[in-house]
Amino acid sequence: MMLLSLRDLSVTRRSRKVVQGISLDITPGEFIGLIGPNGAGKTSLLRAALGLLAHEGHSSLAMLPPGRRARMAAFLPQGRQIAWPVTVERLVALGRIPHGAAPGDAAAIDRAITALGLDEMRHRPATQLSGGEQARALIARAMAQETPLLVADEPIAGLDPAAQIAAMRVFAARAAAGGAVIASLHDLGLAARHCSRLILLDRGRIVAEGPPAEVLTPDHIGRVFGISAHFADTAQGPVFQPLDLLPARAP
Ligand SMILES: Nc1ncnc2c1ncn2[C@@H]1O[C@H](COP(=O)(O)OP(=O)(O)OP(=O)(O)O)[C@@H](O)[C@H]1O
Repeated sequence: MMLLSLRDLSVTRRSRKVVQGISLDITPGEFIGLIGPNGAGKTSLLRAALGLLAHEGHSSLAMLPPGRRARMAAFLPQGRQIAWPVTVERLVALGRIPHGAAPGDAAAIDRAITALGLDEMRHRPATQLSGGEQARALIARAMAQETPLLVADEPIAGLDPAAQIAAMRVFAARAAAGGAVIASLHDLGLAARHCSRLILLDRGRIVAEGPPAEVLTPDHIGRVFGISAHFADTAQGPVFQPLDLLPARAP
């Protein structure tokens, strides 16, 4: 079964192709980290796949009517401002709207609130939480949708280390339970440890994809990010640490 299938997907912005002919299949059980430098096209790719951005080529999700699409995929966008002074619990419950008033609603909301460590603040206005706490509440809202696919744009930016690891574990657990997650990430260390597959994007194209150890090679990291890094498979799992800028190469 395929949860998302992209064929030759392209996005043009200001007459420049910022996503260039991407083909990609996501199957149940995968936690995919979408990595690449600023401006590589990660957000554009995710939004086009969801049908939120004009594109050429084929996306299985973008083709679905809105109701079915909402039950198939939850989206956590990059801009994470909470505008309404609703409680955390109410905010998370809003994620259940595509399901109508389904019997499992309360349980799904509780599961998401607990998974993101929000039990103690569930009755506080979401607008009065810290930035990182608000980000966690929005992850909980996306998780509460319990869709087969979760599409998340930089979901762990601004979270403290414990909350980052907890969120990555929540995503990995969703994949292990038969769902799939695709998340754009800038923390390559966490991506290396928790994702089952990495997709390295550069100037709108896939430069490498596969298990983290195959993608985070010195050659790829040097060419795409212009940095050196240390990668090791340790008894505690894979460790990736960026080290330094590479000396500027002659044009
Ligand atoms: N609203 C827009 N109008 C025109 N061009 C845009 C717009 N948004 C993004 N772009 C351009 O599209 C390219 C890809 O941007 P995109 O936001 O997809 O990159 P990204 O990989 O998500 O970057 P980041 O890591 O900084 O979030 C960039 O060159 C950017 O300048």
